Amino acid sequence: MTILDEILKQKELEVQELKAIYSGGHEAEPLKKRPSLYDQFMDSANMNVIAEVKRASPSKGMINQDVDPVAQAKAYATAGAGAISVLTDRTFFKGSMADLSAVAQAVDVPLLCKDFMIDEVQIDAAKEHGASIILLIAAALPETRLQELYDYARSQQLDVLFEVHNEEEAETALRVGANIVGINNRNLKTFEVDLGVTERVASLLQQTDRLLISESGMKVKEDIKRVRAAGAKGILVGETLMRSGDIQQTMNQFRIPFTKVAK
Ligand SMILES: O=P(O)(O)OC[C@@H](O)[C@@H](O)c1c[nH]c2ccccc12
Repeated sequence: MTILDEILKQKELEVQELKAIYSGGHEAEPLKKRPSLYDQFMDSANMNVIAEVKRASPSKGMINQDVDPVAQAKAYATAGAGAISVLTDRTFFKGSMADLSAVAQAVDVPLLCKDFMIDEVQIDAAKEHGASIILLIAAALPETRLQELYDYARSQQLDVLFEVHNEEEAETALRVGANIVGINNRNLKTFEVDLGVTERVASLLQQTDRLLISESGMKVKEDIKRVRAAGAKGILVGETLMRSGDIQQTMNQFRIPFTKVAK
């Protein structure tokens, strides 16, 4: 069984719990209106960063378990992050929906609930905890289900980051009609990281109105130049920012302009 299979099995249990909570009806707090990730990133003169609050991961183990998610998110926003991602999976990434809520109250930028979505009830929960974007992972579900969850999230006025890892999944993204596609350089089954994934997969997804985000494994400015050259308008960075002693400086390094094409 791959780690992705294990995670998805755990999600089935969580969905049962969520459904039990939500079946009784509940009061939701009024939500902040956040700018659209799509509009903001498409218009930008510089590489945009989705900065991730990530305590731990199955591939790296502990990264920063005791991080204060609010302080971290505020530091990201101050440093110029275009959006913030909060890992909410508890079992494998040591995050929580409470982390998401707390961050939602503290910052006004677009906010991604980073989890493994397999059911509408998780999308409801993400929205209720303040997210304006959800993640859908092509490798996690059959295409019919991806389409249903995509359409559901959009009907709830959420942006969807549709994550792909190879050419076949890129074709799925095209059929689903995803306008924001995340190309994950890390294989969720083997954890192998290769920026060449962005280069290969992006070439299938080039279209002026599609927002391409390169995800995972970026450490230095050269990495960002490489994915920029492949057509990424945004990057999703977790570990490097979680370990950075100077978030502002790391962010400045990554927010390279699009106008200078010279490498
Ligand atoms: O910490 P990194 O290598 O910068 O990666 C961030 C992000 O891309 C990664 O956390 C991620 C991408 N897709 C995911 C799906 C589920 C969990 C986590 C992820």
